Amino acid sequence: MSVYFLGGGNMTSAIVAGMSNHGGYDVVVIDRNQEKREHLSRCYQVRSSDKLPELTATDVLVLAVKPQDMQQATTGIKTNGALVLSIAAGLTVDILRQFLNNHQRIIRIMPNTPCQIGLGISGLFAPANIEAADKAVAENIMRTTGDVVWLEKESGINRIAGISGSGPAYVFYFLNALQQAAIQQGFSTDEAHQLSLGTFKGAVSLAEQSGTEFVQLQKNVTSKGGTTFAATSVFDQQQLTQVVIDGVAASVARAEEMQKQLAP
Ligand SMILES: NC(=O)C1=CN([C@@H]2O[C@H](COP(=O)(O)OP(=O)(O)OC[C@H]3O[C@@H](n4cnc5c(N)ncnc54)[C@H](OP(=O)(O)O)[C@@H]3O)[C@@H](O)[C@H]2O)C=CC1
Ligand SMILES: O=C(O)[C@@H]1CCC=N1
Repeated sequence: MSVYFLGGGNMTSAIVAGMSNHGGYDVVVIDRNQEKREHLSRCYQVRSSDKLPELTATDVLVLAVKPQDMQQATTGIKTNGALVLSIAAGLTVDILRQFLNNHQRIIRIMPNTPCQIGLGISGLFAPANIEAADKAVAENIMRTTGDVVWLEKESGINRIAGISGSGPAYVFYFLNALQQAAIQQGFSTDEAHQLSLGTFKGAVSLAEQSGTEFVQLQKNVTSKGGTTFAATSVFDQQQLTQVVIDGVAASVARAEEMQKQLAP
């Protein structure tokens, strides 16, 4: 089976990395940028081209350009019955059908960048007309990159984008904040990097391996009247939980806004 990626940027790179570890797929990346094509071919032994070839009904086409570039990038594409998977935020199946000359065989996917190391989590949505065999193709491709979650409603794609799609950026944001705090406490940049990353790795693995609720794990660190309580009291005063909730809501609202803006 040939899987064509239209757009060879960050997210394609992450998915192709996962796929290349599993084999069995003939992957071709289409990008207008020669450097990106060469990079992907070199790193993951995939074929690349600046032009999408003629598709057939047994091919898979993954739409992976920025939402704002999608209409232009899909202009003139003849899908010839191929299965189309779109990873773009804010572009509904209806919008994509309009871009693709009323093509019906479309599944939406919301992946995240940890797909690069097989630890991605992707939300998938298939409209009612999609057959089980096509859902299996999409799921099998994404399972090469990590876990998958099927979404019953298309609006779930916007909601999962705000959690796991954008989520790695939130984690990197907090890692960077902890690193900055460590530097302020007199550690070198390297030490601060090691301390913040090591703390995250240990805490995430502990949460995973113990299966204990996050709130209980936090309590286990927090001695009465001690240092952790002093820190988390500041987080509470600044309403950090509410800040995260508001950030996720802004992300979901942005996906909904993009849907309105990008509809032709
Ligand atoms: N990054 C992420 O974490 C996630 C991204 N997504 C979705 O994935 C999609 C891609 O995002 P991302 O990989 O970050 O974006 P990038 O900008 O990194 O990659 C898109 C690539 O497509 C190229 N491109 C644009 N138009 C064309 C065209 N007409 N023909 C050929 N190549 C073209 C771009 O070239 P150029 O650089 O010249 O513009 C760029 O190399 C988006 O729709 C986004 O919503 C979904 C989940 C997570
Ligand atoms: O920022 C974005 O719009 C994309 C979608 C989810 C993650 N990155």
